[in-house]
Amino acid sequence: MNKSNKKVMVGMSGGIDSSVTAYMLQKEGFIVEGVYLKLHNRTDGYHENNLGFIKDVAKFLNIKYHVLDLTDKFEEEVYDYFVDSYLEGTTPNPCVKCNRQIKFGAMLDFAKEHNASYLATGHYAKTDGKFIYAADDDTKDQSYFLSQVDKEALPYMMFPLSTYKKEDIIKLGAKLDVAYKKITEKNESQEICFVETVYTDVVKRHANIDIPGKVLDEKGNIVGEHKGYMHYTIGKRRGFTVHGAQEPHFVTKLNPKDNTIIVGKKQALEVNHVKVENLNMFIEQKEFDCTVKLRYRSVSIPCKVTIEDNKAKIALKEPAFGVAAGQLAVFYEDDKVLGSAWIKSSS
Ligand SMILES: Nc1ncnc2c1ncn2[C@@H]1O[C@H](COP(=O)(O)OP(=O)(O)OP(=O)(O)O)[C@@H](O)[C@H]1O
Repeated sequence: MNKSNKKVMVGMSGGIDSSVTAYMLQKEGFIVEGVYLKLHNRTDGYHENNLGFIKDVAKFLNIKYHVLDLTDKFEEEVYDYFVDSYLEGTTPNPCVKCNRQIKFGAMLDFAKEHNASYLATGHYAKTDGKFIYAADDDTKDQSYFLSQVDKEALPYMMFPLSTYKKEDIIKLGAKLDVAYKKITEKNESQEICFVETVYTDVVKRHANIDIPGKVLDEKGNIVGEHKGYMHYTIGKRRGFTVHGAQEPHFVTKLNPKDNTIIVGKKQALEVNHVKVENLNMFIEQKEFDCTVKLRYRSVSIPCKVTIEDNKAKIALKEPAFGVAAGQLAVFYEDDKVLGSAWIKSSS
């Protein structure tokens, strides 16, 4: 590929991964420009701080950078969905939505408008323009979060860090320049960029989450009390009472309608069948065997998938424990992502 006249837009967050991404691509011969997305209105100097780092890196590389304000779109597509999910008693995955709608949606449109041939980010994942693959560094792999991006976006995506380990990127950053060194010394960015502490602090701004309710067993008997259903996610085992319980009890279901939660022993979390909807598939087959991850950081479970319209049934060949509606089921063939879909229910 002749890189000297190809422009790559790099999504720059002010963190070490995207800063090293920009450096690597420039070294490879691409014309690099950066773009910083303002995604939420945090008041603690968050954006100013990030932009300070980006300015220093851009100066070192002698590249242009842009600031794109997507706060309204982010609120609509990601933030509101996040809050609404907890109100509905499901467990959201805002990073997945953000990757589809914002980073590889609106940011990609911006890159194209600026005549970039590619959009690069510091995600740990791989792509060959047709599929997404897990990164070599298992502990950092982000393919799960990228599995909902539009197939049409794949040919434009670049992940230059895909074969590296995070610690190598940090070492490289520390050697490059004082600006990079300062970034390596920053705290790692939080898991969800707009959640400064815990998710309940965000939901609290929009709803009264502290309405106590009843804890039920699987037969519907009242067995204890809880603090308000939005405090819990599937599999949680603390923060509620179960009178006279000898063994740990886990949340198996949330009922927003009557503010009850259902709990059971470990076996009650066992799931063998999962129903999913809103598929985003990179393959055409409607029936196939593969492995599935039912949440980030969970093991891959062998399964059979049967797709009908925009829904699918997943028959697990080994049981999963604690499957939450609202999370994503991501289908893999070894390290290749075949597609993904949102979990509706499980049994
Ligand atoms: N606000 C933003 N503006 C532009 N690009 C962003 C922004 N936030 C994240 N990105 C891009 O998405 C990639 C993955 O985001 P993630 O939040 O997982 O960051 P990270 O792994 O901490 O990376 P970094 O060290 O670059 O912050 C980043 O490396 C960057 O390329």
